[in-house]
Amino acid sequence: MLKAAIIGASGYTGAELAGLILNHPHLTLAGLYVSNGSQDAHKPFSSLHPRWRGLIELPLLPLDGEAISRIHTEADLVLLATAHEVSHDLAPGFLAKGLPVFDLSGAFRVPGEGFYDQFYGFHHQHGDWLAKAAYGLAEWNQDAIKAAQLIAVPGCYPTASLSALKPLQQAALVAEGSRPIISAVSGVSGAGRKASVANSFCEVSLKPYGVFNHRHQPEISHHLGKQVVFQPHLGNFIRGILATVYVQLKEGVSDEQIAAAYQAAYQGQQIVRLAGQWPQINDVASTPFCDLHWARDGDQLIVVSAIDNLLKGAASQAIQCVNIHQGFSPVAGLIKE
Ligand SMILES: NC(=O)C1=CN([C@@H]2O[C@H](COP(=O)(O)OP(=O)(O)OC[C@H]3O[C@@H](n4cnc5c(N)ncnc54)[C@H](OP(=O)(O)O)[C@@H]3O)[C@@H](O)[C@H]2O)C=CC1
Ligand SMILES: CC(=O)N[C@@H](CCC(=O)OP(=O)(O)O)C(=O)O
Repeated sequence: MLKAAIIGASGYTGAELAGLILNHPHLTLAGLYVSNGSQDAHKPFSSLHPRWRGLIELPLLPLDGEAISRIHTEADLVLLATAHEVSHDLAPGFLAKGLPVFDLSGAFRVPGEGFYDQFYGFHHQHGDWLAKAAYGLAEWNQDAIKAAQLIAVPGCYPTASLSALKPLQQAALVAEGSRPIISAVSGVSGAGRKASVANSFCEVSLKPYGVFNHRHQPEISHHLGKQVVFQPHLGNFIRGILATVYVQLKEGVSDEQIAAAYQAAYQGQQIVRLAGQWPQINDVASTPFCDLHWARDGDQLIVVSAIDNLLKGAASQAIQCVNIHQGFSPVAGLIKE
């Protein structure tokens, strides 16, 4: 069994990681951590997340110097379920000790001068690790994930969007000069566990945000190799993302070519499912799956992609990455084999 330390374990994605590791055949928990000074330090994990009462009875430990030394000596790998700047600051220390790091934040996803200043509001100090990190889009980047010590697990919207678009881009079916348009709705857990008025029960409706300036637009464009238009919306449900993607096809592209592109990408993959009907959030919420379906009218294609933002959009994709990195079955601990 490999021992995994989770940092940010009281948060939504950290808690999902703990639950997945509990049921994983090759992983065990090396410790659950929150910030040094967290108001939740020393509380039992299950008092914050009673879903796991009687199942995960570990305390949330403050990440002080002693805890960091303990992780260095006792853990086999580190999962960072922390905010971007926290991951940016923490990852290099663990990497220097030789530990593999799987970061759920955006801190190491997109190389490029000035990118973090512009889209994340901080200056990136670890360009060497940024350049060496593998982008953890599990179905697409297996060799890099296997080889890298630092895996940057993609954002939730990029996972839904890239899963829909990459087969078309790889098969060169998208019209030159066009920009695919992604209109996506996320549940409120996408914003994390911290309370804010905008995310409170009485305030949440269905509304757009981040118009033309969301950081996932450049993340999607960079990893697709093509510019996209991306528009997120906040919906009044807890978990899940539904992304509707509008694509202008090259002239003369046939239905068979589209079907072949998706088959070539996902045949034999168990997590991304070619659904055969329009996906809905209820079909993927609390599961590791990404469901896809498409239809076309002339040169206009619509693809719909549905995931659970906390799982395929974060924690279960991180476990896919651990599995690939360690040479386990890519779906170990996620799907009964
Ligand atoms: N929610 C989602 O759907 C997705 C989230 N992500 C990314 O995953 C990361 C985690 O997100 P999410 O789980 O939603 O966030 P939450 O806000 O729910 O949880 C953040 C966690 O980090 C802990 N934390 C904060 N500061 C520190 C610190 N300095 N050292 C150690 N732990 C710290 C918090 O505990 P405390 O403050 O008490 O210390 C808490 O446990 C973020 O980078 C997010 O962008 C990615 C994809 C999807
Ligand atoms: C509903 C909501 O607020 N969603 C988050 C996306 C969460 C995510 O994917 O996290 P990363 O920042 O790690 O990419 C947002 O739009 O910022």
